Amino acid sequence: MSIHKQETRKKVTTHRLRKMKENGEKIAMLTAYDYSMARILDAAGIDILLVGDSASNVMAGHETTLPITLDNIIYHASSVSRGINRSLLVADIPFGFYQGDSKEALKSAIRLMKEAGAHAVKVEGGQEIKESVERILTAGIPVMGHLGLTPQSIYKFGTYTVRAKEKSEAEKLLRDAKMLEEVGCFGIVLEKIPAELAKQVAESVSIPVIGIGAGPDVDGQVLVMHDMLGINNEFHPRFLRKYANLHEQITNAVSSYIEDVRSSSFPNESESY
Ligand SMILES: Nc1nc(=O)c2c([nH]1)NC[C@@H]1CN(c3ccc(C(=O)N[C@@H](CCC(=O)O)C(=O)O)cc3)CN21
Ligand SMILES: CC(C)C(=O)C(=O)O
Ligand SMILES: [Mg+2]
Repeated sequence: MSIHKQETRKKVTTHRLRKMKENGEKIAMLTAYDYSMARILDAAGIDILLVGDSASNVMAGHETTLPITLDNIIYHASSVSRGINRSLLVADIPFGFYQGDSKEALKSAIRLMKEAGAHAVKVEGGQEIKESVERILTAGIPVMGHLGLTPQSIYKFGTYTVRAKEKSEAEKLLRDAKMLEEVGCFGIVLEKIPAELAKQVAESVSIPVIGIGAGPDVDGQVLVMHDMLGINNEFHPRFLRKYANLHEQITNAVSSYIEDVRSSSFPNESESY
């Protein structure tokens, strides 16, 4: 391996991410839930792999992210951790495992680090979860915030519409972002908020701000892997760009296989012993 290759394959750290922001290098983040996909995304050069609680939707078929458990996330994250060499592995702490009890929050974060091999954890919310964030940070566990559309509180809002369009909400979001930076978070995800507000947040904090539906003027982007690969063909929010149509490709491949089995053209002689 050349020296240059080694350099580009250096492990991503929270420190490196902050440098990337300083240098204006954009950060590319995707979700991953299993070993095989994690290997591909890591080798392709993804900076951050997120074991998102969106596994509740895309892996388990639930309507929301609320039902997924910490044990479920640990299963997915430990699988992902065995597939990565370079990416920073961030795991969502799921609903019910950090809110309102900072000691439980720390226990959850420690389990993700110890049992799943996570490098950092992500939690949704601002002032409401400040104590939990602070306590996790005291253990030396890097924390990423998540503001704007926070799917774990969907029943409080009722819809997945764009957040912080009102001045008072926008002001709270900006305060929360500054608070998360101040207590020591290494980054913040902003989901589905006006691009102008996201820009303002990214300019107001020195930690990386990663957007999903937050416009171009942030420090990086994140998407759910199944959405951007077009595996899921029923989800098309405006912020989603599809880079493949795997739904169609998989359907075609499987149809061909079924046809070959039914017509006895698979397996042929060279595929037999
Ligand atoms: N597959 C998947 N992708 C995601 O991005 C994702 C999940 N699941 N699960 C957890 C959360 C939920 N997220 C969501 C959910 C819905 C919209 C959304 O825009 N929905 C509608 C609009 C709803 C409205 O305006 O009332 C849409 O246009 O599809 C966005 C993000 C993001 N996360
Ligand atoms: C959409 C991203 C940011 C997320 O939290 C998830 O996939 O769970
Ligand atoms: Mg999530």
